Amino acid sequence: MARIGQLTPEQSGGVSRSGASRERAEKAVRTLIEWAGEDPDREGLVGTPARVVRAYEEFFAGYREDPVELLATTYEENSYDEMIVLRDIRLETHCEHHIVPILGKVHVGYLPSGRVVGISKLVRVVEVFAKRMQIQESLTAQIADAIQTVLEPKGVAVVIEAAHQCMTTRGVRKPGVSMVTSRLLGAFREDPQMRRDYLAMIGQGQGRLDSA
Ligand SMILES: Nc1nc2c(ncn2[C@@H]2O[C@H](COP(=O)(O)OP(=O)(O)OP(=O)(O)O)[C@@H](O)[C@H]2O)c(=O)[nH]1
Ligand SMILES: [Zn+2]
Repeated sequence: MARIGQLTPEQSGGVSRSGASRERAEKAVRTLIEWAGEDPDREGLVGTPARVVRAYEEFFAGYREDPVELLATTYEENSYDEMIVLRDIRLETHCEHHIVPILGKVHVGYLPSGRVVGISKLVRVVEVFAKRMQIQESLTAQIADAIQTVLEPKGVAVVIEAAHQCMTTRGVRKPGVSMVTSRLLGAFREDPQMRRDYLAMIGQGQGRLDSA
C-alpha cells in the first residue's frame, strides 16, 4: 500500500517540495566548500556535493512522510487499561538554527482508550518528525499531538532529553548539558499520580520533572 508523501526523489523528478532542484542543491554545497577555503575540484571533494545532498535526503526524509497515516492501523483492546510506555527511543534530529545534530532519547507514553497501536508505529512517528529541521520544543509537541489526534487515548506523555551539538561543538561549547522537554496531555497533565508513575517509569522520578 502506497503511503501519502512517500515519493522517492526519482518519482518526484529529483525535485524537492520547495522546487529546489538537486543540481541547485549540489551547487550550493560546492559554494560552501569554496567559501570554507577548499578546492571543490580536488579529488577527495569532487563527489562531496552529491554526497551531502544524498545525506540531506536521509536527514530530512520526514517531510515526505505522513505521521497520521503511520498511526492509522490500531487494534481494539479492552482488557488492558494501564499506561503503555516506550522509553529510550534513540533520537537523531537536526537543529533548525544551525542544521547540526541534536542527539538524545525520547520517551513516549499513552493511556489507551479501547484502542492500541503497534509499538513500532510510535517509533516511526518519532522518526518522521525527527527527520525534519527542528527545535526540541516543537518536536516534543508534534509527537504528542499526532498521537493524541489520531489515537484519541486518555492521555499522552512525551519527554525528550537531548544534547545539542550547536552548544557542544561550537558557540558556548558546553558538553554534558542536556535539554529536557515534555508534553503531557489528558490524564498525564491532570492526574499528578499518573504523571509521577510515568516519570518514575522513564527514570525521571527524582522530582526533576515533577512540576513540568
Ligand atoms: N529553545 C531552543 N533553542 C535552541 C534549540 N536548538 C538551538 N537553540 C538555540 O537557538 C539559539 C539561536 O540563537 P542565535 O543568537 O540566533 O544564534 P547564534 O549566534 O548561533 O547563537 P549561539 O549558539 O549562542 O552562538 C541559540 O541560543 C541556540 O542555543 C532548541 O531546540 N530549542
Ligand atoms: Zn542549533
